[in-house]
Amino acid sequence: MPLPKNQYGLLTPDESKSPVRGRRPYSFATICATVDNPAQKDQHGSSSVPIYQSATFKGVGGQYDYSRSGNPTRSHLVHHLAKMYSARHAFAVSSGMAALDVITRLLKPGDEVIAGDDLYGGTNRLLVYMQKHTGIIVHHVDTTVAESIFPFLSDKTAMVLVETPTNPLIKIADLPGIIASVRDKAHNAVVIVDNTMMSPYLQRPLEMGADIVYDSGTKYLSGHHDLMAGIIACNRDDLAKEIGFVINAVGNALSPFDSFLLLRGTKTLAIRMDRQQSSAMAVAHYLSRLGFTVYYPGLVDHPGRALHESMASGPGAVLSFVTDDVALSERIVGATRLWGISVSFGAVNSLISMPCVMSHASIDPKVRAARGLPEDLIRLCVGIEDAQDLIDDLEHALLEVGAIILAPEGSGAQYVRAPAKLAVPIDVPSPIAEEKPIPVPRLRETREWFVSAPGKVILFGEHAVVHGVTAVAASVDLRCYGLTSPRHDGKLSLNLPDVGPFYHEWELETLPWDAVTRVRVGEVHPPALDVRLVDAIIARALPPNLAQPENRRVREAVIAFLYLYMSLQHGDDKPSFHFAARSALPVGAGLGSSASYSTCVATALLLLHQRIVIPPQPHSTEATDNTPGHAHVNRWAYVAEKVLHGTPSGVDNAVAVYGGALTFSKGGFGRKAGMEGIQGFKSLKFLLTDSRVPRDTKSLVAGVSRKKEAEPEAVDKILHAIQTIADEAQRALADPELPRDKLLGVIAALIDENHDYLRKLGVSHPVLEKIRALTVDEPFKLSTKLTGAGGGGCAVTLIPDTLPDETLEKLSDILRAEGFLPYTAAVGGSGLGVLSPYYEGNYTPPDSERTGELRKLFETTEAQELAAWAEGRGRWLFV
Ligand SMILES: Nc1ncnc2c1ncn2[C@@H]1O[C@H](COP(=O)(O)OP(=O)(O)OP(=O)(O)O)[C@@H](O)[C@H]1O
Ligand SMILES: C[C@@](O)(CCO)CC(=O)[O-]
Repeated sequence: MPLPKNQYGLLTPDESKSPVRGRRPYSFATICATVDNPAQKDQHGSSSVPIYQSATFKGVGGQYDYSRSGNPTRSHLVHHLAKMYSARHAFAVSSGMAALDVITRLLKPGDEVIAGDDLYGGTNRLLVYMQKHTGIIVHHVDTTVAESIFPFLSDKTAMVLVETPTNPLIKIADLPGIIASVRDKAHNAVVIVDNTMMSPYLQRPLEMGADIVYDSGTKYLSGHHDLMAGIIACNRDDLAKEIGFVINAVGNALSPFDSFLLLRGTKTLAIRMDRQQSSAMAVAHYLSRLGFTVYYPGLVDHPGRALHESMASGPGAVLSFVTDDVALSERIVGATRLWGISVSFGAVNSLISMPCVMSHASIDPKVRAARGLPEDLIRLCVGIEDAQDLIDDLEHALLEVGAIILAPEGSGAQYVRAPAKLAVPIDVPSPIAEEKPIPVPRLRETREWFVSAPGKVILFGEHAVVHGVTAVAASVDLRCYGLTSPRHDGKLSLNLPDVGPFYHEWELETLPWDAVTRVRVGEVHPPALDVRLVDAIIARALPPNLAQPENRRVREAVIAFLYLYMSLQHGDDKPSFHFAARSALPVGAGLGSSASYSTCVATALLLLHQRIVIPPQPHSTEATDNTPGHAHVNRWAYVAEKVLHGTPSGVDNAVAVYGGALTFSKGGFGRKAGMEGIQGFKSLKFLLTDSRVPRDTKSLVAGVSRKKEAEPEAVDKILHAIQTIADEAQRALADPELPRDKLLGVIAALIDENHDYLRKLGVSHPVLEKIRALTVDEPFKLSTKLTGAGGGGCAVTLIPDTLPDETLEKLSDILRAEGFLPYTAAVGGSGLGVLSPYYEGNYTPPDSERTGELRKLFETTEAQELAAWAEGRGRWLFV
C-alpha cells in the first residue's frame, strides 16, 4: 500500500487557521534545508545540530548511554532522513556496503535472493561471499525485464534486490511492477531498493511500496566525498526492529562527526542535484550529437525513459557511453583534466571512470561479459562545475586522443565521432590505392605567411618527462621564425641559414608521393611516424651531401619539413612555395629550438594547406579562435619533433605553441596526462648560460632510455624523486600564501636537487658542472641546473629579486671569461604567433612589386636583430 507522500514531513500550517488561504505542503528542497525535530530541541537553540562527540553518556535511564546504540547527532540525522525518504524509520551506518550488510543479515541459510545482473561491483562481491559462507542462494536476473524474475519467485524467496537506474548501464527496472509480482507470488519476500543513483530527491521507492530502501550516503546525500555513510529506510516496524538490533549488535552505526557532516550535506541535496542533473543532460546531448551511444534516461531515445519518468522526477547525473575501443576509452579517461578519475559518484566534482577496470573490477570478466557490461564503457558522474567547462574539457580529451574529428564542411557540426579505424593507432600505412583524399575546392594560397614560436626553459623534469614524470617549463623570449613566399613554378624550396647554410629546390612532382600516407582533412596523424615515408625522403629527396654526419642538423630539419608537407597535402593542389626558417635561439642548446622550428613548420604548412585559418579580427591582437587551430598545430609540431627527437615527450612543442608556463605530463606516476598553466612563473628571473658545447637531444634521450633498461630500479627511483620535485614546485608556485623569499628558497633548493638527479641519469657534462660551480661560489650562492637535454647546452640559474644588478653583471663577466654565453631571459611570454594578414601595409600583397622584399630581409637580418625586425613588420596575433 503506497503511503501518503511526506507523511513525516514538516508540519504545514493549518489551512483553517489561515485568514486568507491555506498553504501547500513544503516541497522537498525546503524539507532538505530545514533540519527540525520538535521532539529533540537543542538546549541552546543552536541553528546547526551540534556534534556530540562522546562515546558514553552519564546517568541511568536517560535517552542515551553509549554512542554505538544511540547518539543525539545521529538521532537528528535519522529523523531528518526519515522525512526525506517518506519513511517511518531511518538508520545511518558507516557505509553503503555496511547498510547492505545489515540488510542481508535478515537472511537465513537456504533463503533465496533475486538480484539484478547490472549491480554495483561491491554488492555483487558481498552476495558472492554470502552464497559461499551463509548458504543463501542468489539468482541474478535482468530486473529491467520484469518477467525475468517471475520464474524465480516462490515462497522461498526472501529478498528481491533491485537497483534502478542500474549502474553503470543506466537500465530502468519497473519498481511498481516488480513489487506487485513479489506480493503476488513470493509472500515472504521483502523488496529492497538501492536508491543511490537517484537519492530521495528524485525517487522515493517506499512511496511505491518497497519494503526497504538503502542508499550510499557517501554519494549525493553527502555530496562532497568527505565522508562514508550508508542509509537504511523502511516503514515496517518489524523490519526496523531487526535492523536496529543488527546495527547495535555489530556496531557499525555512523559516527557523530560523520552524522554531522552528512546532515550538513543533505541540506543542499536538492540544489546540487538540480545543477548536476541539468549539466548531465547537456553532456549527454553533447556526446549523443557527436555520434556516441550514450546511456542516460534523460535522452529521448533511452528505452526506459517513460518508465523512469513514471517513478522518478529526474534523470539524475550519472551517464555512461561507449567508444567501441577499450584502449581509446582508457586514453579519453586519461586525457580529461577537469573530470577526476575516480570510482564513486554524487560529489560536487565531476568524475570519470571505466567501471570494468575500477568500480566493477571485482566482477569476473566472464561474468561482466555475460551480463553485457562493455569493457569500453566510460561512466561520467557530473558535478556542479560550469557545464560548458565540463564539455570543453571532454572535447579537448576526445580531440586529443582522436575520438572525434572535424566534421565535414556543411554538416553544421564542428566535430563528429571519428570512424572506428581512426581510433586505433595505425602502424602500417594503408596502400596508396586505398587513399581517397577529400577534394576540397579552394583557391591556391598566394599569401606570404610569417609565423614564429618561442623556445623554452625546463625548470624541472627534463628527461624524466619522457618516461611519464611531470615537467615544469616556460617559454623564453627567444624565438624561431618561419616565412613562406609563394612560387608559381611547381617547385618547393627551403632555406635554413642558421643550421646550414642550406638551400634546396624540389620539383614537386619528383617528391616520393608513392610512399606517403596522407592524413586527410579532419584526421589526426597516427602515434607512430610513417617509417616508409621517412625512408623514401632520405633515399629519394635529400641532396646527397646531407648524408654527411656534420650535416645532421640540416638533414633532420629537411626531413621534418618534407614529412609534414607531404603528409598534409590533400586534394589536387600541391602548393608551390618557398620556406625559410630563422632562429634567434641558440640551436641544440637545450632551449627547445627544435620545438620552435617544428611549430613554425607546422603552422606554416597547415596555413598553406588551408587546414587552419586565421579569422579576421580587426580589433584584437589575440587569436581568439585559437583552441582547435592551436591543438592542431601542436599535434603536427609534435610529429615534426618526432622526426627531430625520436621519442619526444611533447613538453617542448606544447610550450612553443601555447607559451606561458605550464606543467606537462604524458601520464604516469599517478598523474594524468595533460598540461596546466602556472600563474606565478612569469615573475621569476633566470640567467641562461650557453656552455657552447654542442649536443643533440635525440641521442641524450636515447641514452637515458638505455640506462633505464639496464638499471630499471635505480632509474625508477630517480624518476619518482623528480616527480616529487615537480609536485613540490607546482605546489609552491600555486601557493598564494607562500612569502616570496620562501618561494625562491624552495625553487632554489629544488633546482639543486633536480640537477643532482640529472647528473645521476648521466646527462650532465663537465662544462655544466663548471657553470654550476661558478654560480654557487661566494658571493653569488646561486642555484643552477642543466636545462633541456643536457650533455652540454644550457644551464639555468635562478636569480633572486634581491641580487644587485652589479653582482649579476659580475657573474656574467666571470662566465663570459670562461668562454660561456650568459643572458638574462624573460620567461612565460606568448606562444605561437602569426603576423596578421588583415592589416593594410603590414603584408606583401600577392605578386606585387614588393614580393621577395620581405623574404630577402628575413633571410639576411642578423639573428640578434630578428626579434625587433619581426616586431616591426606589423600586427602579430599571439596565443
Ligand atoms: N632555425 C632552425 N632551422 C632549421 N632547423 C632547426 C632550427 N632550429 C632547430 N632546428 C632543428 O632542431 C634541431 C635541434 O634540436 P635539439 O633537440 O638537438 O636541440 P634543442 O631543441 O635546441 O634542445 P632541447 O631539445 O634540449 O631543448 C636541429 O638539429 C635542427 O634539426
Ligand atoms: C630531454 C627532454 O626532456 C627535453 C628536451 O628539451 C626531451 C623531451 O621532453 O622530449
